Amino acid sequence: MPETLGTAVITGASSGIGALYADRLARQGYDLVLVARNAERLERIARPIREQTGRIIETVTADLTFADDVNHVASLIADNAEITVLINNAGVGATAPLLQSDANAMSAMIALNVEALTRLTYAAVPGFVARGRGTIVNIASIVAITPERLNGVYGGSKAFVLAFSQSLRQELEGSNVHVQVVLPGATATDFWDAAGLPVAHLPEEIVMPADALVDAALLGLSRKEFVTIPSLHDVAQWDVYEAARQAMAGNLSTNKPAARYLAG
Ligand SMILES: NC(=O)C1=CN([C@@H]2O[C@H](COP(=O)(O)OP(=O)(O)OC[C@H]3O[C@@H](n4cnc5c(N)ncnc54)[C@H](OP(=O)(O)O)[C@@H]3O)[C@@H](O)[C@H]2O)C=CC1
Ligand SMILES: N[C@@H](C=O)C(=O)O
Repeated sequence: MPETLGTAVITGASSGIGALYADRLARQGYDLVLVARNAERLERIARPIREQTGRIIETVTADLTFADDVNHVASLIADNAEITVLINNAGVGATAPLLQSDANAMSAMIALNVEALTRLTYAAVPGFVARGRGTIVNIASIVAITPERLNGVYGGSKAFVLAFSQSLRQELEGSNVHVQVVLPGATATDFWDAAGLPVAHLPEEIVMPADALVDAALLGLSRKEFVTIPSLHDVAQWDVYEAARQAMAGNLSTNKPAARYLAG
């Protein structure tokens, strides 16, 4: 068995993108802590990876919409100096228009996609900085920059993930703690059933297989990318978008209104 690269914590590892991160990171040489609600599905993912790689793979059953469960996972992370990677992947979406969606379900989505991700990042980062080593991967979505595409609360939650990651990356510069934010496009997972639109209803040409998504995201990580959008073929489009944002940044706060808002 190769020497461990440390332990990677992966939330939402019982299916889809998180389960594939588990497989790939174990093969790279990480021990794993896999987190999700469904203990049986978690163990079904963990067992073959354990057998095939010989890595230490723990499973933690937690509903990350519940504060007690989030606190439990946060403590596990904060107390374990072996942890070198946190993949904040657990998330749910919705395809119904936001005003036609159940407000409680929207709050639960925010609790998972935003609050849990934030709390677990707060649990991991101080140790990473103190030890001068660590990686945070936040799974956002292309809806972070196209919130009109699906449910607006989902888009807003992923816009948070992108903005939070942008700020975190800036604050951690020089600390040897790397931040990556991944913006998947439509990906073939159970996400779509849970979100209310089976993936088979999407045009085939816009849906990426989950293994291709995860392998591309990991290649981006190995290149120390900050933003990784596996399905965007012309990366110059992101570069132009980001350059426009940066160019505007210095002009957004001034001591008088713009001429168009001056009366007369
Ligand atoms: N599939 C897609 O098209 C896209 C997905 N994404 C993002 O990718 C991430 C992974 O989704 P994906 O793999 O596609 O979907 P899946 O539905 O396959 O996976 C979601 C994972 O999150 C876990 N999860 C859901 N609710 C909770 C909860 N309350 N507490 C703890 N874990 C929970 C699920 O496990 P369990 O049910 O056992 O708790 C499961 O392991 C999400 O953040 C999603 O927003 C982004 C863009 C596109
Ligand atoms: N990125 C997907 C969901 O989050 C999509 O918009 O297809």
